[in-house]
Amino acid sequence: RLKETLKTHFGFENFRSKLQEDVVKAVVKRDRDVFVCMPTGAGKSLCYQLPAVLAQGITLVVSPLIALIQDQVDRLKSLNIPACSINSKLPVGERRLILADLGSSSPKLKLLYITPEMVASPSFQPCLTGLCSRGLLSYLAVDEAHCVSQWGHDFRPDYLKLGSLRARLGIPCLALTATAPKNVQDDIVKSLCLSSPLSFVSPVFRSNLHYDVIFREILPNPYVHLYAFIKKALGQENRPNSQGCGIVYCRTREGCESLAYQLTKLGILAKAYHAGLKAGDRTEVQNEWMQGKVLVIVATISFGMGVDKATVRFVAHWNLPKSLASYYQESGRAGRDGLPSWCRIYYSPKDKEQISFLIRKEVKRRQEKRGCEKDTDRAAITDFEAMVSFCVQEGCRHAAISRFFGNTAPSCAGACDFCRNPKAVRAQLERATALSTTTQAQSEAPKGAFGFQPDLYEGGKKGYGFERYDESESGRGEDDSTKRKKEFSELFRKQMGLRKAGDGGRQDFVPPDASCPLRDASSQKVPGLTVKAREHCLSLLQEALYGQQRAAETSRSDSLAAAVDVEHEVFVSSKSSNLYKAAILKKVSELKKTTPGVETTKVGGESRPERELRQEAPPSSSSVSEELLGFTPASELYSMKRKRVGAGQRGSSDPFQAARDLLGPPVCGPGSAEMKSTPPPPVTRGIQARASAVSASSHSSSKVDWGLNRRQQKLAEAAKTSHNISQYFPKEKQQWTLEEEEWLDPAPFHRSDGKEGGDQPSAPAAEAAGASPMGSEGRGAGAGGGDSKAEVVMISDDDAEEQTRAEPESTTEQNKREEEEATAPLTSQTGDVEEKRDSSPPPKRSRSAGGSSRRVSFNPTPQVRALPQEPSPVTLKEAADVVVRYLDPFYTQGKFASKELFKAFARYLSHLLTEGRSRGRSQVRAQAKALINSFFSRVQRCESEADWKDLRRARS
Ligand SMILES: Nc1ncnc2c1ncn2[C@@H]1O[C@H](COP(=O)(O)OP(=O)(O)OP(=O)(O)O)[C@@H](O)[C@H]1O
Ligand SMILES: [Zn+2]
Repeated sequence: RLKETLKTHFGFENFRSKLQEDVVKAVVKRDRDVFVCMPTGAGKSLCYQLPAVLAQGITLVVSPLIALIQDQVDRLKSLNIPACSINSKLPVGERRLILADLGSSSPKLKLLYITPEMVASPSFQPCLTGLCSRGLLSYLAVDEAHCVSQWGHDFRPDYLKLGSLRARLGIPCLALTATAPKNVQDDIVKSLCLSSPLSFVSPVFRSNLHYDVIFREILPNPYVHLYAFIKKALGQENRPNSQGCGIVYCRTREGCESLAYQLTKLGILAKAYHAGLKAGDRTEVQNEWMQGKVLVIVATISFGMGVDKATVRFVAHWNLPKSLASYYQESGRAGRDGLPSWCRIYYSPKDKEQISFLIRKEVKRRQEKRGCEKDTDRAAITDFEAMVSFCVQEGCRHAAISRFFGNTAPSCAGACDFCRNPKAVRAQLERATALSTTTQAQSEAPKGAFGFQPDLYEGGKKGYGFERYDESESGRGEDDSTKRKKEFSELFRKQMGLRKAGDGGRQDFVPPDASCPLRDASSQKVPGLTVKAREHCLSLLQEALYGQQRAAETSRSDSLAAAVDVEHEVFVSSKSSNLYKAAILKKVSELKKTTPGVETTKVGGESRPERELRQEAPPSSSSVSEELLGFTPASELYSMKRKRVGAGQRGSSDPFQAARDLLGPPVCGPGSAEMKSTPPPPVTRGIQARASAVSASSHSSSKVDWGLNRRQQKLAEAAKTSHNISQYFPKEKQQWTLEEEEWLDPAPFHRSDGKEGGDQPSAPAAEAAGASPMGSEGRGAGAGGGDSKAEVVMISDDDAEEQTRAEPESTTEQNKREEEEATAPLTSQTGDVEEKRDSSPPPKRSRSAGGSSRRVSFNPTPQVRALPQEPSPVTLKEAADVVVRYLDPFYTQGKFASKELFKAFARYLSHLLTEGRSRGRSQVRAQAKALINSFFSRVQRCESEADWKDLRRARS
C-alpha cells in the first residue's frame, strides 16, 4: 500500500533509501513519536507527506518560513494532494475558503502548513481547537526541528511553544531536521515532549561533495580565483553550455553586490540576492537562477532555505559561516542530484576576527540584558570555533563534519582537499601563518576588546549584531582591504569610462558606498548627478531638518531619515543635476527660514550650504560623521534597520498601532505616489509625515507644526488606555495644521472610483510592506516581541520578514467597560438625528484664500442649537477617539482585511458621526457602537470600502 501510494500520489517508483522507507513505515504505525535527522535532499518531506495522504484527517506541518511552506504547498498541489497554508500572506478570499473547509464536518485538506508563530497566534486557536476536539488531526510534523533547540543554529523562540501544543493535541509527532548534533537532537526531543521516540539518524557524510578551504588573503586576485573555481565546477571549461549552477554566500549585502559585479565582469553572469532588495527583485533573481538564466547567485544566508535545485554544482562561501552546523546545511545545497559537486570556503583570518568579535559582543550584550550567563551563550562561541578549526586544521574535512555531528569518520576517498593533497593544505597554512605574523608585526593599531581591531571596521552607519549577517556594511569582512575597495572603484570608473565613449559623453558614476544612506543610491536617473553630490545635499538637508526639529526633541537619526525622504523626493522629480541642486537649495533655505533662531550665514551673498553645493565640497565632517562613522551597538540595530512604512509596520508588538496610525496624517502632496509605491528608508510614520510636510512646504509658505505629531502620538496612547483623549488638545488651540487638516478632509474616503485615499498605500506597496490580514508582522510575539527578538540568533533579514507574529490580544477589559458604558440605544435618537441633519451645517473649516497657506482653522463652535442635555458638541477628534476605541477590538479580532481598511473605516465613521449637526458625547458613543455592531452583524469581515457603502443608509 505504501509503494502504491508512493507511485500514484508522488510518482516515485521506490523509496529513495532504506532509511526513508523505514521512517515512513514507522510513522504510519502511529504508535510512537518519530525523530528524523537526514541530510538535506534525502527526502525528509516524504516521510510525513506520504503518511499524511494515507491517514484519516489532517496533518499539521510546522515549518519556519513562508517561502519554504509555499514551495511545499505548490509541489503538493501540483501532485493533486490537497495541501495549503494559513499565513499572513494569504489572500483573504483563500483564507476564508480554507477556514470553511477546516470547519466542515469532513475537510478535504490533507496537509496544513503553518509557521510556529501562526500556531501560537490567538486567531488560529478557534480553528485548532475545533479540529482537535473533532478528532480531525492525524499528525503533527515539525520540519526544520533544530529551530526548536536553543543549541540549534536557527533557534526560534516560538518553536518552544510547540512542546505544549504537542501535549495538547495528543497525536503522533514527527520531528525532522537535517542538521542536529547530538546535543541538539536531545534538546529537540525534550522541547517537543516527544515520548520515547523512534530515532532515525543518518550519517551526515555525502560522498559526492568535495570540500576544500582556500586562504583568501594569500591569493593574488581572489576574484579571479573564485571565477576559475566556478568555471571548473560548472564544467564550463569543457562544456560551455552545461546546465549546472551555483551559490556564492557572502556575509554582507555590499559584498554580494560587488562580488556579483566582479564575476559578471570576468565573464560569468552572477546576480546578487539579499534582504536589501525589493521583494519583487529578489523573487526575480531567484527565478532566473532556478530557470538557469543566471548561473550564479551571490547571496546572503537569507537565500537557500527551501530552495530545492538538484543541479547546484558548487557552493562557495566568500565569508566564514557562523557555525559548522550552518556550513553543513548551506554547503549541503550542492549536489542534491548525487553528482559530484564542490563546496569551498574562502577563509580569511580577518573575517574570523570580525565575526568572532561580533559573536562575543552579541553574547555579552545578551548576558548583560539577561543578567546571567547561559550555556547556549557558550554554544554560539564554540560552534564558531568549530567552524574555524574546520578551516585551519590539517585533517579530513568530511571527518571533521562527521565528528561534529556525532558520527564516526567516514571514508573520504579523496573528497576533500586534505585527503587529496595534504602537502598542499599544509603549505597553504604555512604561507597564511607567515603572512599573518608579518601583518601583525607591522600593525601598531591598538587591539580592542576580544583582540579585535576596531579600525578593521572602517566605520559604518549601521550597528551590527552577529545575528544579522545580512546587513549592508562598509568594508566589514567581505573584502576588508581599503586597497581592494579602491581598486574596485577604479575598475568601475574605468569601465564606465569605456562606456562613456559610446554613451555620448555620460559622466562617470561612482557607485555608492555601503554606508550610503540615500534611497535609490545606485540610480543614475539624473544625468551627471553623482552619489557624492547627493550625499552632500542630504547632509545639508539633514542639518536643516535637525535644526528645524530640535524643538521637537527629534534625534539626529530621525532628521537623517526625514532628510533621506526629502532628498529622494527631489531626486525622483529632478530631470537634471542642476535642477536637482536648485531644488535642494530651495528646500534647505526654506527649512532654515522656518527654523526658530537659526540664521543662514551668508558669505559673499551666498549662504554656506549654497557655496558648498556649488563647489561640490564633501560634507563637513562635523556631526554627520558621528552618525556615519560611529559604531552603533547591536542593541540599536533594530531601530537602525530600514523599516518599511506602509500598511503594516513590522517589528512592532503594539496592537494599538492602528489607532495611532489612524490619527497619524496621510502622506500627500507632490511625490506621494512615489512614497506610496516605494517603501521608504528608516523612518517612522511620524517622520515620514514630517518629511512630506517638509516637501509640502515648498509649495506653501506655511510653517509646519512639528510638535503636533508628538501630541498625536499621545492621543493614540490615550486611545490605547482609554483615557480622556481630549486632554491633549488644549481648548485654546483650535487651529489645525496641515497634517490634521488633511486627515480631516473626508474627500479621500468619498471617492467613488474605489481608489484609495491619500495615505492608503497602493496594494502592491501594502503587500510589500507586509499588510497582513492577521495583523502586523514582525519577529517575536506580542509584548514579548522585543525580548524574543533579542534572543533570536542568526536569523537573516529575510527570515525576519517571513516570520509571522502572534496577533494582539483581543478586547481589553477597558474596552469592555467602555462598551458597557455606551449602552444608550439609538431608537428615537436616530430619527431625531436624521431629522435635523439636513438643516444643520457641518462645523466650518476655512482655508485661506488662494490656498497659499495650508494652515486652516477649525471652528468647533456649534453652528446649530445645542441640545439641552448635551451642551458641548463632539468634535471630529473626539468622535475619532470613540470610534477607534470601539473599532479596535474588531480590528484585533481580525475583522478587517487590512490596517488601511480599518483606518479608512474609522475615518469614514468619524465623519459620519459628526456630520450634519452637533451631537453630544453620549449620543455619539451610542451611535458609534450601534453602527459598528450593526455593521459587523451584517459583515463578517470587512474586505473593502464597498462593505460600508450602506452605512449611511443604515444610520438613517
Ligand atoms: N522516493 C523518492 N524517489 C525519488 N525522489 C525523491 C524521493 N523522495 C523524495 N524525493 C525527491 O528528493 C528531493 C529532496 O526531497 P526533500 O525536499 O523532501 O528533501 P529534504 O530532506 O526535506 O531536504 P531539506 O533538508 O532541504 O528540506 C525532492 O525533489 C523530492 O521530490
Ligand atoms: Zn577527506
